[in-house]
Amino acid sequence: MAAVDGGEVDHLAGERATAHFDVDAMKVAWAGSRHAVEVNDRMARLVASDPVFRKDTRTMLSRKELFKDTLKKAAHAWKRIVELRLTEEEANLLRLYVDQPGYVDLHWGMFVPAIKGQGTEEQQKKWVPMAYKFQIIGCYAQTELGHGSNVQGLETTATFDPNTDEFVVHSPTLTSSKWWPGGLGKASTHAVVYARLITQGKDYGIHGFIVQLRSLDDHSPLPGITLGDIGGKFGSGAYNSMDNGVLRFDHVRIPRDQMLMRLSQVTREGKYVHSDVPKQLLYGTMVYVRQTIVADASKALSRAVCIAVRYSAIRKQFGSQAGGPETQVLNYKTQQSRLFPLLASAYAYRFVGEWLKWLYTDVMQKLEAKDYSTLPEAHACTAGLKSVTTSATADAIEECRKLCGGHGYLNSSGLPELFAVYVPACTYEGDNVVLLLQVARFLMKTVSQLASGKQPVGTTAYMGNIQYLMQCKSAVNTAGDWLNPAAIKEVFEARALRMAVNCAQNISKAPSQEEGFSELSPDLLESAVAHVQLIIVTKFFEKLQQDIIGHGVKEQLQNLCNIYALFLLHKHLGDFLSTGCITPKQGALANEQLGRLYAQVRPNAVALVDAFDYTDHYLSSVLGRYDGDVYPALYAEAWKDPLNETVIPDGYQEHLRPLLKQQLKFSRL
Ligand SMILES: CCCCCCC/C=C/C(=O)SCCNC(=O)CCNC(=O)[C@H](O)C(C)(C)COP(=O)(O)OP(=O)(O)OC[C@H]1O[C@@H](n2cnc3c(N)ncnc32)[C@H](O)[C@@H]1OP(=O)(O)O
Ligand SMILES: Cc1cc2nc3c(=O)[nH]c(=O)nc-3n(C[C@H](O)[C@H](O)[C@H](O)COP(=O)(O)OP(=O)(O)OC[C@H]3O[C@@H](n4cnc5c(N)ncnc54)[C@H](O)[C@@H]3O)c2cc1C
Repeated sequence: MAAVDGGEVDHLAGERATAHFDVDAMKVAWAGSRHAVEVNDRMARLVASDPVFRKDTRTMLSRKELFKDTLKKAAHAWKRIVELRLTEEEANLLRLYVDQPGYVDLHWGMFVPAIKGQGTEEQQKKWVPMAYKFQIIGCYAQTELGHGSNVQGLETTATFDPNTDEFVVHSPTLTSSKWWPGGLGKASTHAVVYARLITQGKDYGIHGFIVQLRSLDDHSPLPGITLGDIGGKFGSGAYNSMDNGVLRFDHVRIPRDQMLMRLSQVTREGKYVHSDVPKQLLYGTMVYVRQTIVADASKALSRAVCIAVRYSAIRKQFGSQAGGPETQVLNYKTQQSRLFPLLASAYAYRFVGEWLKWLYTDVMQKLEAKDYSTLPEAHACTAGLKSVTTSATADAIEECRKLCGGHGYLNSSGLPELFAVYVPACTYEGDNVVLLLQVARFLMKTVSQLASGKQPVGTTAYMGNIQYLMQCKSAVNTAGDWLNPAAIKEVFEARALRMAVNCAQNISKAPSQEEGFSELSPDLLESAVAHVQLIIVTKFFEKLQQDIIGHGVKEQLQNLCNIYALFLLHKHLGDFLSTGCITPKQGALANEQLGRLYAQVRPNAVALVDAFDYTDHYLSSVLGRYDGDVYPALYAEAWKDPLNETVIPDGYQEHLRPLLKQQLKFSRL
């Protein structure tokens, strides 16, 4: 059964009947397993059927009402999780389908992982059970008013006092105020605070500390602590449900054992001891979250695409000269060429997200065994994929709004709120440009090591084929040749390598490596994007090598994979031409093949978004309704607006009536 919350008539039945594949099997391919489909479906329906989780009036609430509503939903979700004895997997999904940013995201998503990743076993035993039972609520307080990207530039200090065996946490300047942490403003009782560790008169740089902020009795701030919310944010509803906060410390004392001591320690005497591990493990929580953000990108993108595809199949404009039916806007080639690459991207990000999760788990296992060799690649992959997928998803949500015409601009389409909630993903957890420069740094290092004969591994293994990739020319002769995965992979590898080598050569001409890197940074960004796009394309092809079951499913995924790759080729044609990987004729053939692929997707489009298996509650869009009954829903929704509570608007007597009744005459009239 497809994901429909109610409704009798299926206006999209005709669209569903034209699909050439088994939608239930595609749901399995999308979700990862039959079990995943089942548990997703069960949790989504549990949320959809619970009146406390309604969100249809969310954009009309004031900030205070919205925040209180978020507290209510979080508490109710926790109650249901406990009552129903949900597993961790089920609980995470339930929270996801509640779909309202709130302090719990940071509590589970960053506070707990920071303690698990950077706390000793003893510290984990003490703090994690309290956090798991919600006896404490935590946030991740790293960013300050003056510094976010430059973590080494943070100013908050934690100075060890050997007389009392305590750290003194202090905000020495206005710019050292913690600024942005989600959940800090109003909800959290504790925070993992990042501060400069000072002991025996020496500054040892940034370390994490657990600091209690509010009383567990009455929630008031503890002595020496000033904190509050940083104010309203972009869009109505949206991320305003989150209490992003400001925090200042005035010589706040915490016991020594509240420094997270897995990576380094301060002894009772105040001696600093650094364990034999890379100091970058301090950034481990960010690597973990960036990996989850890639999976979330496919969720947000698929949601927007689902709305735009369904509505485009319902919406009709033009095409009828003699009273016949008008054309569904989905049949316009321009609509297809804007929409189907986004559909393909949603699938591409889903599969690369799956792979990234595997990579992260693998790296974690290696770290446990004290093998740190894959850490740089894990950093580059999480940073690069976070950056490319979130930037593309933010742009795609806005494109979906435009694809829905005027109605896409209504809050009831669900798209404005989705956009407003989503766009900060380009900034939080690392600004996307800053992260791409990290990828570029990794690529430049890899290129420089090629000269010394070091064989690159993992996602940079292709660079080892430098002799061939620097001079190869694509053999594509016909549009159909672009359906060969080897032909696509070759040009993506050649493009990425040539761009990286060009950058490295130009950097080497600069007076210093640092100056060269800075001067070339716009080119380095493009080089990093080319490398990351290659990863996404490659992982999609690798997915197709796996056992994919169900009638027609593999064929559909092959089409989407080819669309994703050829769309990128078309969009970045300049790169492929300027690096000499393809000729203008081959570029034109790729575009011709794209058009053919769009035609193959067209009859399957609605079924391909049905495979995301989203409930109407989760989509919260009158345009994306499963039953396609858009117009009555739009009409009914309008009457729910508070402006329509009265026929005569408030303010009529004071401002409209006098205007309409004025007796004054302008001399010119
Ligand atoms: C589920 C939750 C819901 C989501 C809600 C979202 C809530 C949002 C939360 C937040 O935003 S929390 C705050 C996030 N803040 C950031 O992401 C800050 C971004 N900045 C950084 O990550 C770093 O400061 C930097 C940009 C990487 C620079 O750091 P630094 O100056 O220390 O390093 P470099 O000199 O550039 O590099 C040194 C060396 O270290 C390597 N490296 C850097 N980062 C990592 C890492 N995370 N893991 C492993 N290695 C790392 C880097 O590649 C360099 O290596 P070498 O070249 O020297 O080999
Ligand atoms: C909704 C939201 C939630 C957040 N939640 C949290 C949280 O829970 N905890 C927390 O600690 N933080 C949080 N943050 C903060 C977030 O992590 C930072 O805002 C983010 O890392 C970007 O840093 P910044 O604000 O200092 O940007 P800046 O670095 O000041 O960026 C400004 C501009 O400068 C450019 N720039 C900066 N450095 C360079 C460079 N080296 N080269 C080229 N260009 C550069 C950037 O590309 C950008 O265009 C949150 C932020 C938001 C928006």
